[in-house]
Amino acid sequence: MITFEQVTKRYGDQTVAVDGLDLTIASGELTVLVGPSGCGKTTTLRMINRLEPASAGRIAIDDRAIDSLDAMTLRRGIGYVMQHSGLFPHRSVFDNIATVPRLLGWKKPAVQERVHRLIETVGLSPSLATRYPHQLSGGQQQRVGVARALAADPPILLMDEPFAAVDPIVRRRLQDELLDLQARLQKTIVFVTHDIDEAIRLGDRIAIFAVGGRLAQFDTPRNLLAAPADDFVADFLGRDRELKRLALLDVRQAPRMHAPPLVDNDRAVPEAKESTVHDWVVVHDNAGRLLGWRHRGASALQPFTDTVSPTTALDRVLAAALRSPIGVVPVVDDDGCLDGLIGPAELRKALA
Ligand SMILES: Nc1ncnc2c1ncn2[C@@H]1O[C@H](COP(=O)(O)OP(=O)(O)OP(=O)(O)O)[C@@H](O)[C@H]1O
Repeated sequence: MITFEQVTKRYGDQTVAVDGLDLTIASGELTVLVGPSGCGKTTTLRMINRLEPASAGRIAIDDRAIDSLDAMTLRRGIGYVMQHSGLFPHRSVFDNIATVPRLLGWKKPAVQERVHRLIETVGLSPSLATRYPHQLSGGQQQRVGVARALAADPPILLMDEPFAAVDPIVRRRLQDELLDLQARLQKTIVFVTHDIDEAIRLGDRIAIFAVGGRLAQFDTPRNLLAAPADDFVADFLGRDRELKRLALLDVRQAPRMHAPPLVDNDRAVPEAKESTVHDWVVVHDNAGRLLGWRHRGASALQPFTDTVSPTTALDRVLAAALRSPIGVVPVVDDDGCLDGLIGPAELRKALA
């Protein structure tokens, strides 16, 4: 656990980069620091490994003040990944990753084994080990940067805009890989970005900073999106805040349409018994399996182009509802049975 208590950072020219910060970063979680340019994210990160000394307040790791440790001991337990990978240009990929284990005096076979395992862990091809940084793509360089930071298996990983310099597709892949890695390694990760979408995708918790180094809100992505503390946070989360919230929820968290017009295809239903509220009915067989839909009173059955499952994210359900000719989407469970209908009204209730 990393704790900040009333931490302030004033640079020499009296710029207040961080202002009275109280923050507790839980172990094993991925905490994202996000906010507009110049709001003190990088400074906050660099105070953790004492690359920047705090001007006032206390920073502790597992309740030990970081000032009480010598800088080398402190940094040994903290991996650091920077925006432009920060690789040593004249060292091979292998030697870059081996830097810290060698500093720690590991034996040659142990270093070899560790480096090869890390190359695999971060999804690089073993054949890249002998290349130099300038012979790698931006995404590959970032992977080497992550491998190097993980080399001595530190419990804490600091990442400063690590994916900012790569294109959106590579960025998305690196984000997925980081989530995958984190699920396996359970490090305490502090991740700086100015991209709110990246923060929402990656963060167990997100700290939103405002200009002047003030912490505006600290919470889980879901809670932030559901209840932004003020206009600044709401603005920063974006005008499509509801869509972002839908993306974090799935079909299990939405109600089903009340009294849907369903018809069992195997039982003759008199026209009058069919719904009069809707001009369509959804048809299933007597085992509850979805067959399609038809206009009320008509006989021609139409297939649904989209169905969703209990684990489909609600933003995808909204897209499917917008595409559906009847404005609602059938939920089909793992056994292929119809489990109700969802439309915009149900999505609104899921957000309420
Ligand atoms: N070495 C320094 N000397 C003086 N002022 C600095 C120094 N480093 C940063 N600052 C100032 O401190 C404030 C916070 O900077 P910091 O880099 O922490 O912000 P940031 O949120 O990480 O910004 P960005 O997203 O643009 O990287 C800014 O006003 C910046 O100009």
